[in-house]
Amino acid sequence: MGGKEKITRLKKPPGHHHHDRHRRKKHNWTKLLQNNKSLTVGSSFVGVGAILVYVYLQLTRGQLHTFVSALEHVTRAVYDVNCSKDYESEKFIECKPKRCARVVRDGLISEADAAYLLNVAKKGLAYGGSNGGASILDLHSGALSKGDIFINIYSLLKKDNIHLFTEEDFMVYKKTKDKIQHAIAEEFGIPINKLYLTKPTFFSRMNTTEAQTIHDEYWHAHIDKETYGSFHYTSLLYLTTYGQEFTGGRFIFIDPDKNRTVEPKLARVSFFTSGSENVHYVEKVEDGTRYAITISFTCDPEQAISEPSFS
Ligand SMILES: O=C(O)CCC(=O)C(=O)O
Ligand SMILES: [Fe+2]
Repeated sequence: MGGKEKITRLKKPPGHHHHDRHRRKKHNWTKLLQNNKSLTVGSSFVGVGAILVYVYLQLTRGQLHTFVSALEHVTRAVYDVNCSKDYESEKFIECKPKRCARVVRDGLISEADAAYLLNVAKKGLAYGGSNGGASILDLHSGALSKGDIFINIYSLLKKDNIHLFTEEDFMVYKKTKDKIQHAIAEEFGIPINKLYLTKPTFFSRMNTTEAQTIHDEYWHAHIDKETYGSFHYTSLLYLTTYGQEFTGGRFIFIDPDKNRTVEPKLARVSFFTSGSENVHYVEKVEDGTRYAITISFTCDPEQAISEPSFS
């Protein structure tokens, strides 16, 4: 059949190919429908199956499913996702995600260290604070939300000769960051010297105050790799607990079937690959104040930042 048709097609003048192909296709379909009943029944099943999947996705889309609750303790909870194509054109072979996932780990960081870092966050943020509901403090760059802008906390402290952060503050911060970096390297099979800390890496404070600038609007769905550019792996260390210090403020992954939440909890670490396989947002805080640290890692040595240090 194929051979015969090929000859026919070759005889046609140019310009008629498209029409001819269309006609052939129609003919084949007719033939299929007429001569192959079982195939027709089979494709109907596939069709009905596809419709059912579609209807299911429509019905469940946006529904919240608790991936990890604040009431439980998880040594290591893993949810694997198919990697997006976001890493395809990149080099960094030893570091870029071969496997994509979301991982939650309690117990990696001690509650004592998390509570210690909460105090570091509070004492730094006391020198600034946004007019809206979200404030950040970046110990690497010194960026601190103040009013509707950002100031540099190190310049401010130096000007007034204030010794706010201690050597221990930086030590606990570095120790914590190192533990998370090792956990990510281990989880994704990356040589530790190929994974770099990148910016922004910052403390965050969120409350119910109405947003004043775009920087206060933390609840928009986003992809970290797009929003921040350099990220390959995002980690979050929570410094307060959902249902205790605040309500609302859950972390939400958006998936085609439904959304999956991570409930923040003191000392809980959540980390994930930063591409479009992990679209997410933070639900608006409904009550109280939520504190966290976003610690980000890159595979690109040119995007690496150095540790903040006591000076
Ligand atoms: O604080 C969180 O839970 C997540 C914040 C976030 O999505 C981000 O910093 O990109
Ligand atoms: Fe994010």
